[in-house]
Formats: sequence, structure tokens, C-alpha cells
Amino acid sequence: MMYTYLSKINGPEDLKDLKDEEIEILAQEIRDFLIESVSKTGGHLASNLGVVELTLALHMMFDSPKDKIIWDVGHQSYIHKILSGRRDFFNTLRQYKGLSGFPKRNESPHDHFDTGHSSTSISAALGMAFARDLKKETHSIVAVIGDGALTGGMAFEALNHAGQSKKNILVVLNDNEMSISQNVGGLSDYLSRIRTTPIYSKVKGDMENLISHIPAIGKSVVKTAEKAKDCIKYFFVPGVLFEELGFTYIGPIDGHNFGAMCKALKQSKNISGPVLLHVLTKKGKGYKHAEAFPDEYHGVSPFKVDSGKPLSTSSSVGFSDIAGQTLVEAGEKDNRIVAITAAMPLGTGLATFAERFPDRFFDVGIAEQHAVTLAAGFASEGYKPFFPVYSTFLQRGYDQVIHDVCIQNLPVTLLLDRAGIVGNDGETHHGIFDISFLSCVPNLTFMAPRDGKELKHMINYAIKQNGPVAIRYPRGNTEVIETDDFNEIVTGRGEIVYESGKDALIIALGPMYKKALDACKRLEKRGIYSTVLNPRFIKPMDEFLILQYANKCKRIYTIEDHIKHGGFGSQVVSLLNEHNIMKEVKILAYPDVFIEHGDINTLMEYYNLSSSKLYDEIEKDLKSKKFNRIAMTR
Ligand SMILES: Cc1ncc(C[n+]2csc(CCOP(=O)(O)OP(=O)(O)O)c2C)c(N)n1
Ligand SMILES: CC(=O)[C@@H](O)[C@H](O)COP(=O)(O)O
Ligand SMILES: [Mg+2]
Repeated sequence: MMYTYLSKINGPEDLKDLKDEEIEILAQEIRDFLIESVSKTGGHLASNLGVVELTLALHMMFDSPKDKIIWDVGHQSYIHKILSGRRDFFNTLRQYKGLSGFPKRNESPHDHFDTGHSSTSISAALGMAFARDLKKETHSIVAVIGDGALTGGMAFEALNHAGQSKKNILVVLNDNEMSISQNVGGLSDYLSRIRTTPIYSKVKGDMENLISHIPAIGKSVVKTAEKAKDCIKYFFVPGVLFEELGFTYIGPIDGHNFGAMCKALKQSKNISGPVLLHVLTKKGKGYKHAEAFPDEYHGVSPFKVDSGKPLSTSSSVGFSDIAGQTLVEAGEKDNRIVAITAAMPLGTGLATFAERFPDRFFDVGIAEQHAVTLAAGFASEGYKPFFPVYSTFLQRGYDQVIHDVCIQNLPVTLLLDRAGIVGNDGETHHGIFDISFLSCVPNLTFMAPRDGKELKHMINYAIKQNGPVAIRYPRGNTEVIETDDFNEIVTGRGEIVYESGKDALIIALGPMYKKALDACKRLEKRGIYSTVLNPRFIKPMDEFLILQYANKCKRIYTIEDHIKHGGFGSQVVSLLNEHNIMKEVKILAYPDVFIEHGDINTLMEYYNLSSSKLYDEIEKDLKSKKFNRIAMTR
């Protein structure tokens, strides 16, 4: 495709000479480029299509990188990347060693703050504003936050502080009425009222003027006048909530009108103190499939541009779907079951539960902390709350897990979806810390299913427990095994899934058992016979089974889709240590680094966790041990 204007943009300075009509053509070219490029790599499409004019206006009116633009979540920063000299790298978007899907300070001087998790932009911008003023610098600082991200508690904490601080920062609220799914909550309703009541914006200036001229004479008259002022203000002035917090509110502005956006941004620069600019956009703008289904086009895998259909389809089923389906089946039988999501009903497989049991389904917005304590409240009243949440996002609700759930030993079940490497979203999103931060918490039962069938049984097991349970499972698909032979889930019991000899004991957590099994069968061809153990329980661990086989086998390997530090393997080591079993354990897990983005198979290969790398590691290790022994006896 020919990009007449886009091909000439190598940095934001190249925008400055363009006329409004040319900017309009450029906006169209950017949309075409985005659709074409993301259809090949996959990525966050709909959110980016919605902020084309907004990003152009920001780069036109501010002087990046001297002025700092902070993108909340950062999934909508693609146009910013295109305009700041990274267009030619879009064919590598979210690929291993390629362009990140989020802002990265180490990627460009135009990226001032790394994001990925939601609702951090206002806090970061405010910190930068305090620093700027202490250093007596003068640049502008802009936080761009979506209406979804504004539902996160951190955003409220930051607004509260920023309003009182009187610091010069601009918060651009990009309101498209969508989180990944339809946005929720009272604040979202408030924004819709501003959006749908045109009188608000028209009369704002006049009203403020009028209010300021209401005279104040005599004590009781003053009181009455103040009350009247408040009433008038609350009724007519848009964004009064933000004004009351200490912000100057501007808006709502049509975020697809470049001229209006530039005018509003210019206006914001002349206001002293924090300003909130409320911008209305359409998620998916300019691509009919994304406009019609912004939730499905929020994050996409490669697709055909004409039909909008994914390039590859899979016949297997996702772990998330199995979790959702199991909760629906359980919900039919037991009306104590409630399901909570923090703005991820689709990703966590809860769509059917939401439809089937609207009274027992709660989307709380991007509010993981609140979700955990809400679940605790339900549990304290005899309910069986389930909170399916991406492992990485539960990091937000850690204190609540300890303080509100586990200390009170409440029967809340945390379904840790996307546990392990998630692939292209990268370091902010990999769920590789949960074993470390959860297995140290008393009262919590913690499990990892080897496949979808085991997940189903574990969820049903969790329903029967009287205390907190967590179950971790990865992003992606699982086999559907419809066989009846299944060892029932019993607290603290693992299972031997394969036993051909005692050369090696391979303890493989969750779905890693499959790779272990592959490696084990290849090892047999080299005359190495081993046993594969599926621990099922991270906590309480099946100490008996592990010790029994550790005693029998020559060498022990643990495999997990998690970091090594504080992970499952390190707990096996300490178990053996406590029982004076002096056998070497090799932990096969991720090292102490943040794992970059890339597809899951590539990352697993790189970090020696693919079947073939596991085979190589074990074979090499067993060989070297033989040599060591010979060397030692000499
Ligand atoms: C703490 C946290 N929870 C959940 C998510 C998943 N998530 C990513 S984008 C998004 C929706 C954001 O909506 P909004 O800010 O309005 O941006 P839009 O996509 O509408 O432009 C969600 C829930 C996240 N990134 N961080
Ligand atoms: C930006 C963000 O946090 C989400 O959009 C995330 O990328 C979704 O991940 P899944 O594709 O695994 O649902
Ligand atoms: Mg939104």
C-alpha cells in the first residue's frame, strides 16, 4: 500500500508543517497501516484505531520527547510509536526481540514510563511533575488514560492527590465507553451523563460566570446562596466531580475532530494547575469489524483484513473456557456460587456464566483489590465466590488475599488464568511470580492442573473446601480427554503419570507434565529410564510421594512454568533438605530476570523449557553426573 504522507513522518517534528486536510489523509493512512500491519502480527487493534486523531493532536501541540506523554496501560500507544520513528519496525510488533506492544523506556526517548498494567499513568505523571518543579524545569506532562483504566483504584488515588497538589499536569481522559468489554460502574454512568446531555458543554462557561456573580450578603443569605450555587453547578457544569477534586475540566470534546482537539489542548496549556480533558472517541474507528465488535478486536491474533476472521482456528479448547464452563455447570447445581471479574469477562471465560446467572455475576471494573475483598465479603456470608483473574493482575490484590481472605480462612477460590509465560504481551503480563507470592500464605490450598480435565475436577474440589483455594493454569488450549479413568483429587496428593525406571525422577508442574513425558520417552531411546510425577498440589505438597520417589531415583528434576526463585522446585529442594535426603535437584524454571515478549514456544525454547530443550538438559546433566562420579572416584 502507498502511504504518501505517512512515509514522510520520521518523527513528530514532521507533522508540524502539515495542513489540516493533509492531517486528515495522514489519519486515514495511519488507520490503513495499522490494520494491515496488525492483521499480520496480531496486537491491540481497536483501542489504537480509536486514538489516531488524539495522538496526532498530542504530537502536534506538544513537543515530544521534551514534553512527556504517558500512556495508561500502553496498549493504545501504537500511533505514538509510528509518529516517533518506529513505523519500520511494526512487522516485528510483539515478536521475540521485536517492537514491544507497550511503551518501553529502553525502546525510545519518546517513551517516558513503561506500562502494561492499568491505572498507573496519573501517579507517574504527578511524580514527574513534582520532580520537574523541584528541578525548576518547564516541560509539559500529559497522562492519557482510558475510561476503563479510570475504574482502577490507583487512578482515583492519583486524582485525589493531583487535584490537591495544584501541579501543572494534563490528564486526557479517552472515553470510548469501553473497557475490553462494555465499561462498568458509577463513574462510567457519570461520564455517559456528561456525554449525552449537550446542555452541559454549551452552558458551562456562562454558568460558571453566573455562579461566580451570585452575591453573598448576610450570614443566612450566604448559606442559601452557596447552596444555590452548588445546586446550579451540580446540575449544569460538566465534570464537576473532577472540578471538586481540584482539576479544571475541559470537555467533552470530539476526539476524532483534529482541529477541536488541538484547540482544547492549546487551551489546557494556558491553565494553571491540573487539567482534565475529556475526549470522546469510538473504539475500533475506521474498521467496520472492530467498530461492530470492539471487544473482539481489542486484542487480536493475525486475521484476514476483508473478512476480519482469524487466520488460524483451533479445534482444541482453552483452559479459560473449561474454567467458565465448569462454573456454569456448578452454578446450575449450587446457587451459592458467584463469579467475579475485574474487567476481564471474555478473557477469563465468564461470558456464559454472566448470561446464565446475571444476578450472580459481578464485573467490578479494573479493580482487582476490590474484587478479592468483595469475594471475601461474599464468602463471609456463606457464598462460594470464584474470582478468575490473570495471574499477573492478581499482583494488584496481594494484601487483600492475605488480609481479607486467608487470615479469615474464607472459602474464596482464585482461578489464576494466564499463569506462566503469556507470550507476546511480555514482561508486564507473564504470570510467573504467583507460586512465590502465594505459596507462603497460610491457609491457602494451591493447585496446578495438568490439563483441562484436571482443572474441571480441581474446580469441583474447590467448591467443597471450607477455606481459600488457588488454581493456576496457563494461557492457551488444552486437550479434551473424555476418558473416565481419573484419580480423584485428594488434598495434598499427587500422582505418578509415567514410570519406566529410576534413573531420574521428573516432577513436572501442571501442563509441563506433557513436555516432561515427551522428554522422558526420548530419554528411553538413549537407555535412560525415568518416572514422571504430577504433583497436582503446590500446597500442601505431596511430601510422601515426592520423598518416596526421591529416595528411589538417582537424580531429581523439577519443571515449572514459573521463576526459579521461590518456585515449586525450590520448595522441593527444601523438603528434601528437611528430610536429610542428600540428592541433587535440578530446577528447570525461568531465571531471575524479567522475561521479554515473544511467542510462547520461542520463549520456552530460549529458556530451555521446550520438550527438546528439556530432553537436552536432562540428558546432558545425567551424562555430566556420570563423568563427575568417575572423576571423584579416581
Ligand atoms: C491491572 C490491570 N487489569 C486488567 C488489565 C487488562 N486490560 C487491558 S486494557 C483493558 C481495558 C482498558 O480500557 P480503557 O482504559 O478504557 O482503554 P481502551 O481499550 O478502551 O482504549 C483491560 C481491562 C490490565 N492491563 N491491567
Ligand atoms: C493490554 C492488556 O492487558 C490486555 O488486553 C491483554 O493483552 C489481554 O491478554 P489476552 O490476550 O491474554 O487476553
Ligand atoms: Mg475505553
